[in-house]
Amino acid sequence: MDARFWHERWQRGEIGFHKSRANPLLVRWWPQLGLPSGSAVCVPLCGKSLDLLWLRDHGHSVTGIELSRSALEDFAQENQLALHWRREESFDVAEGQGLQLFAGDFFAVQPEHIEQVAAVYDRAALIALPPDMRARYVTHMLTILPASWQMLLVTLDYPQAERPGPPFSVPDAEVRALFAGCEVTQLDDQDVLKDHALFRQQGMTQLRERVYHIIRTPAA
Ligand SMILES: C[S@@+](CC[C@H](N)C(=O)[O-])C[C@H]1O[C@@H](n2cnc3c(N)ncnc32)[C@H](O)[C@@H]1O
Repeated sequence: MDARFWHERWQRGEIGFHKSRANPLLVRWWPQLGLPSGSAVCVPLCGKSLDLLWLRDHGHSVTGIELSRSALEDFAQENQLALHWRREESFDVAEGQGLQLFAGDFFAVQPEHIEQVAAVYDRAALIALPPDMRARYVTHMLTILPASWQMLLVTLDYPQAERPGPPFSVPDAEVRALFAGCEVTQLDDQDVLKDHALFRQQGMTQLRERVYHIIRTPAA
């Protein structure tokens, strides 16, 4: 899953992962984090997700990171946002209206880009990556985030042999192994196969969507 794969998907409009409203699991579970209003939130691999706006509208300053600059341009245009672009190191950054959107590679993000961040929202980011990249993604996250943070993580779990990713299956045991040393609480676990006709056509027999609250403290 290299950069070209994702750029081509955006160019061709093959973005079935994009939803036309805020994710109901974000709406349902975000309050669980109990974050003070004004806390900074990071959304890695954000695409043009409307979850960015939901988080901003719920009092957060939001930093998104997305490989595709055109996805971020679409996001600004489709939501009538007046964002100003500037260059910062290897990123083009769009800023304004409570949002800071980095166009570039998540693996190039440095601690100073997200130093105030109190929480991370991951929907379709971890599960967009193949196994070796998932480990790199979490390791990089642990390296760049401040000492204390929380995360709301949404995963899918299905028999991986039944279809290739993305989205990839990330079973419960893998989540716990990736975030070893953090406090990991499963908040939700639903059978969602009925909602995914294409996956059923592709031969998928089971599909579970899970939500995790992950907490990292300096002592952990
Ligand atoms: C499955 S999509 C999910 C987008 C968004 N989270 C959502 O819920 O709609 C994964 C996104 O990650 C982006 N991406 C993939 N690898 C990346 C990387 N290394 N750095 C930044 N973005 C990346 C892709 O361009 C794509 O928009």
